[in-house]
Amino acid sequence: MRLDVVTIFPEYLAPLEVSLVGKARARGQLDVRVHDLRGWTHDRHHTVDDTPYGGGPGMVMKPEPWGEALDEITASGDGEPVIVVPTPSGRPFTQELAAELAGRDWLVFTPARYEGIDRRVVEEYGERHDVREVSIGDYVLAGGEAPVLVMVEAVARLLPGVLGNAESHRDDSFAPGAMADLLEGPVYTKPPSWRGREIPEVLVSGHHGRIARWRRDQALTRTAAHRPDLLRRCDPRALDRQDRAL
Ligand SMILES: N#Cc1c(-c2ccc3ccn(Cc4ccc(CN5CCCCC5)cc4)c3c2)n[nH]c1N
Repeated sequence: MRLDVVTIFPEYLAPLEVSLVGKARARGQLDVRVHDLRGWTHDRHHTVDDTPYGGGPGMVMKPEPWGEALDEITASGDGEPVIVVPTPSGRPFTQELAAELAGRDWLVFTPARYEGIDRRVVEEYGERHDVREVSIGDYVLAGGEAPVLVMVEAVARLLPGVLGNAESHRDDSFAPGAMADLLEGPVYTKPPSWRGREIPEVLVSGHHGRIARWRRDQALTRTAAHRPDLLRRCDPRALDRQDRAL
């Protein structure tokens, strides 16, 4: 998979050089290219923003640098990229969308700053590419770079061979499958006793059926406490089927 990121803060994307994404790049599973938008400006000050038509707070990112950048980048690869535009007004970024994007060969991320990018850029590229305006959550950030880090990690970990244990994301929260739409339960490791706190006996019982049921019950309890909205989405018949399979 090829990932392009266009930003005025390329250094913000340094975390893509370490850990899971960094290792995937080193193994050649990911081709990540970070571009400085100012490379497509032509004035002395490398201007990327201007005042908003119609007035209002802040500044808006000018269309010209984005147009030159996206023209060059989208012409430079094979196949069709998905252009992912982080924005507070986007569709929610979900595990389902992460899985869809993980199935694509090329993603181009356009994290903006200020009040966002001149609308005509999304219109221009939406006519000939798959453009997705996406929000990572109901809170307001100062720009799109942090959302890109979130989305790239969520997508990269779903790529074959990137996560050490291929099974690791099978039981993710929000992933389709046995524990779909339930939050993960608690996890424990050595030592068996820590500051007088013991681990649950069932986890060292060696009884895999009991362990699986305990984990399922913990997931249900946690989901009911932290995300009752997810429980309401669950199909009770599917939960019963899972119960019987444990
Ligand atoms: N993904 C994601 C995000 C973002 C995000 C993503 C990308 C950019 C680019 C610029 N910003 C800053 C910003 C912040 C607020 C507003 C809305 N205006 C506020 C003043 C009155 C008018 C409307 C616009 C632009 C961004 C924020 N925030 N939260 C998420 N989940």
